[in-house]
Amino acid sequence: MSEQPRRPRGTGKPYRRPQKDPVRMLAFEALRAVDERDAYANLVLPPLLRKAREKGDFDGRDAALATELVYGTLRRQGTYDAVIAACVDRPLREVDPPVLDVLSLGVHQLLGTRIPTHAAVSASVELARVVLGDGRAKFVNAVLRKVARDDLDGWVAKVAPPYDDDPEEHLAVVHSHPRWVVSALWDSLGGGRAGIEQLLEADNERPAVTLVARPGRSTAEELLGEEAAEPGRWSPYAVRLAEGGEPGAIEAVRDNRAGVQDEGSQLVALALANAPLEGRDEKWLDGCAGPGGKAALLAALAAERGAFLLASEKQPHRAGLVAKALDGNPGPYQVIAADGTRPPWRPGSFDRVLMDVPCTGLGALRRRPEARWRRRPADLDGFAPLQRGLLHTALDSVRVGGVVGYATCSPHLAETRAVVDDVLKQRPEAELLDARPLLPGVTDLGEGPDVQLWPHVHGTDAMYLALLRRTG
Ligand SMILES: C[S@@+](CC[C@H](N)C(=O)[O-])C[C@H]1O[C@@H](n2cnc3c(N)ncnc32)[C@H](O)[C@@H]1O
Repeated sequence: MSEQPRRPRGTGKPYRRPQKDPVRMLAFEALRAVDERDAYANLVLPPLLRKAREKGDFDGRDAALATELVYGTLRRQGTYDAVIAACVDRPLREVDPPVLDVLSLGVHQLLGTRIPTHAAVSASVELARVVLGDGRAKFVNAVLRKVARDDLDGWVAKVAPPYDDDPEEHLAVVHSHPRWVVSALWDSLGGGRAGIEQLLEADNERPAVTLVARPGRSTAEELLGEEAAEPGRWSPYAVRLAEGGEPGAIEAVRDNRAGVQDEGSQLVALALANAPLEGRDEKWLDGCAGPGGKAALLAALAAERGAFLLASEKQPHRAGLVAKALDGNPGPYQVIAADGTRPPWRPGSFDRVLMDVPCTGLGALRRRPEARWRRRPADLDGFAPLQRGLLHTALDSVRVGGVVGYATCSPHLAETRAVVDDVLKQRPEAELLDARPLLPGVTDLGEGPDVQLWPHVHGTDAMYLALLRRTG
């Protein structure tokens, strides 16, 4: 006798158990965690993938597909929501979030991957049967069949307003960014349509993993000996891994002699370290050091000159990460947990100070697929006083003649120039330095004196750096 339960009389086909597809199940689980618990995809995914591998459910290709499904679905959520909204007969907020997650995953497979249409629909319906039940699976089936009638370009032409009618809304839907983010990025970037489109597209690409060879501890040549690595574009310490490259498999990374670090972050630390200085160059401060990427590079550079680095971070657990990142540094350093707006050190005690302040992170959207949907314009108001306070501390902490680097991983003008301008108005004893010559070889740095890097121009995160000298 068949073990399958019979379908109620008169409903046609016999009942078939839904097929559990481990890749889609895992992708759905990750999306639910991001949605329900405000989890970060890049933190949720690795342990899920590890568990699936240990259970024997997954090979490398499954892991790559699950990762692509989660990241792609989250990144393109704005476009996909507009498509789904055109295919359901009620407002999206009235669709249950788990149903919406299954639909988005399905739309991504249909419009954003090369998975054949029938496979994308049937895999999504099977997933829906497992995680939502047969009734809602029918709804998923009906919606995805409508979506499958056109490709991405066709849908975008239908659901986005024409560029000439509303450029920002058009770009928001086409490139899947919240409208206010499009607007803010465009304000900072300037220029016409081509540049902002390239930037928004770059935010939707997965960046290569970049390593830093910490000077004095490792070299780019050593890292280039690793399979499928190529030199970075700007930093002499940078090496890019090819797609699928595993930093954890590299001995120098395991030994802390090298680390994972975007080239933009490397350039910020290098520019501060290279700024000309008269007189003493012995004490450096990183006032917002967690999790420690720039501090580790600064500490290695300081060690080469016999200088000391104090790495300070407000959150004790993040100070712990800084200590790990600096472990084994050949020169003198100290890690402390301290609030940079109430510093425990004496004013004027440092020769170089980095303040890489907390910010919206709008410059690193390509790394955090869900971040653009979480941020709100009001977040800027929360950061504004802290960013100004921390820059004041930096200027208080540096000696006369010393240099301060004010950095953000956001290009939002409210977090970059506005902060520097406001603080400079109150601090006549400080002046802006031209940061551009301190990033040797880097092209397209604009009019200065501050520097804004861009993913689509420089291949880095959109890091901002202003260098200030204390003159009195
Ligand atoms: C943008 S992150 C710094 C990234 C770091 N420089 C790196 O390269 O790894 C900003 C850091 O500032 C810390 N922070 C926030 N408020 C602070 C405060 N009042 N004083 C010191 N650090 C603070 C945050 O916890 C966060 O770790």
